[in-house]
Amino acid sequence: MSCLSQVIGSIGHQPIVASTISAAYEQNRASAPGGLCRNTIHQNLRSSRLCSHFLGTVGSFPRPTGYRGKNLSHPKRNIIEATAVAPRMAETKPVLISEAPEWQDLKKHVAEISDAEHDLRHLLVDEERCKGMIKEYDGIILDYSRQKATTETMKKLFKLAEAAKLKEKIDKMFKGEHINTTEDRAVLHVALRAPRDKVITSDGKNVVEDVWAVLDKIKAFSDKVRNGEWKGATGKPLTDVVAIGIGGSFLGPLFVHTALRTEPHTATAAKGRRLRFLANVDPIDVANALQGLKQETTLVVVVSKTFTTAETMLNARTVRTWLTSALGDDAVAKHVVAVSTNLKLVKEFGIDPENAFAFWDWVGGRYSVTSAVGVVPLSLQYGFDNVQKFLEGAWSVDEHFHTAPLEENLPVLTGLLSVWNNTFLGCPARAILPYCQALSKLAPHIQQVSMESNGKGVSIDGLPLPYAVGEVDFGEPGTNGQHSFYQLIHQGRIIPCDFIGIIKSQQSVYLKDEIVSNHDELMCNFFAQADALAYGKTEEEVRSEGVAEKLVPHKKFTGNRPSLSILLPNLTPYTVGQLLALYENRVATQGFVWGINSFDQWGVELGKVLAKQVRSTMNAARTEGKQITGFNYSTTYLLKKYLEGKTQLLYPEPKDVFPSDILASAESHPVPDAVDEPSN
Ligand SMILES: O=P(O)(O)OC[C@H]1O[C@](O)(CO)[C@@H](O)[C@@H]1O
Repeated sequence: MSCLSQVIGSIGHQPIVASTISAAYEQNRASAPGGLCRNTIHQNLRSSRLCSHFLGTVGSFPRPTGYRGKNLSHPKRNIIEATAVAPRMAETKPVLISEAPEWQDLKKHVAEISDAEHDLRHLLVDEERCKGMIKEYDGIILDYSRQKATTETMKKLFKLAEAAKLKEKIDKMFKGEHINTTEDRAVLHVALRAPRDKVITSDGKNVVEDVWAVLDKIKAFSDKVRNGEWKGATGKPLTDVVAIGIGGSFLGPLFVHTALRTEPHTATAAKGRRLRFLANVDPIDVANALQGLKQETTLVVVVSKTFTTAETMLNARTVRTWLTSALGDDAVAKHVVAVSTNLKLVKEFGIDPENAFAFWDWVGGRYSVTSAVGVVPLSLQYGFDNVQKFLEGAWSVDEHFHTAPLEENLPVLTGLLSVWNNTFLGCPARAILPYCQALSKLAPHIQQVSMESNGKGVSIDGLPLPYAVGEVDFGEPGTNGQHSFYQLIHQGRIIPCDFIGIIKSQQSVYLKDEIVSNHDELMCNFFAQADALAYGKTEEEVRSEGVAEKLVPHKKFTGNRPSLSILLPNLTPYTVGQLLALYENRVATQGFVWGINSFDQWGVELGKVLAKQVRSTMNAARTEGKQITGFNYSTTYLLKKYLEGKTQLLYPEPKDVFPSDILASAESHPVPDAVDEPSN
């Protein structure tokens, strides 16, 4: 309760003190599951209408000037005291974008385009329409002609974007305003890839200077490691890197690493080096990540924005034990570096802050791959110059996002179409289907970028949303996906698809007697699938093939299933950066239009808090023989069964933690670099 004795905001010049909201707080506390921390309760409270009233309007319609949303708590910090709130705040009532006439107009429009005349079979006949729906920017081709949309639909979507003040919101993001209001933070991942001479200020400071200071440090460090100047404890060069991190501190770097490891130029740059990722707290993942590695040639990068994430810290302690058990405690200085915003905790962990690479609270975890989070491990593997090209590609799309008109703006177009599909046409999912094996980790990365950003139930003002936001993202590279879940996409649910194709493959195979090259064969499927979904196959067409009548309904394809196609000239560091920024900015567009906060992630907290409760109960049961209490029947039963099955568990020696038969197996069977798959 102590946090409630603080001033937490104001209306006019009147401070809002604890007692103003204590009743609501108590009510939330009473309904919260046992053991919830005050931050979680505070979060519930903040989501209430009462709080949205205090916070003012920042969603679809203007919010009062002078707003400073400092009366906020953060899951990984203490509650921050309020400073000033705009005098006019009490007068401004939050309004949802769904109240706007432009929204209502689009709702009506759904019925207007639901007839057979607006079937994709018909829409695709109109060449003028199709021509207008193919856009190009800096080598990227976007074709959205297979969307269930007419020129009229697009006009209405642009009007909705205006009503939602999309352009202004994008501009505020680039200007470093604190648009992440529930955490009182700027959202400036775009500054991470800005050219050195660009000025982007947040809170009166040019953050680009700070970004480049860290980039210069990463370049110097990665050059030294790569050229062997930086040596391990036994004097050997460090050829292998294990990057420990989870969520945004893992998925983006893994996506980029997977995209670059088969590109000839970057593959050459990585020759003789290995990059592994350790994300899951499952000890099996430790075994995967360390398999075949030797302590004396391994560099560990602990990547955590907060440096408090339970999984990452346990994995970091585990791998530190692996290192020191072979090399002694002093080896940490040469074998462990960190990437974090929390340099204090880095130091407490025993890593010299000199060997730490910083980033800032205005970089969201899932938007952090272009910070040191990605740049450190990727530069170690591929060299800084290649990673710089990746940053340049991302910046190219960022600038386009910031400056291009809505009608030409690829992230805006794709974002608006996702709003259309998801909210208005009622499609709950989106399939991300790259026809490129090197993009096999794109969908897992975008799952976090999109679903952690837009998986929300309230508006940015805390109003419950009466409309659907946030799609379920999933995907696999073509053609693998075709032999897995495409059945559902063709004849089951309507799932808007993103087809991503590459003109010039990273790898070329063309067998003499084949009519097309291997990459051509892959791309034939890329072209065919989009049309198969759009056109389908009528009953008449099925019958005309002589199909038995009873099979006709089974072999019919309804068609009229939306997709969009993205064609990239090649897959290089630059275009990987472009693709990343296209998706990041698309997700932001969706959130801006929906009027939600795409930059916080309160929903991940509850599970973490409950896991903490289980952890202490498990420890007390094991070490003091205490009863399992405080859980429901089901959890108590399962916990008991689990503990009963592990009564022999002891604190083992490092040699037992890292069983030599698993981890050293690669010494007798070395894994060649070329087939050294990423472990995650
Ligand atoms: O980088 P950190 O602080 O270890 O956090 C890892 C991940 O945990 C989350 O906070 C929640 O799962 C993500 O947003 C983040 O990417």
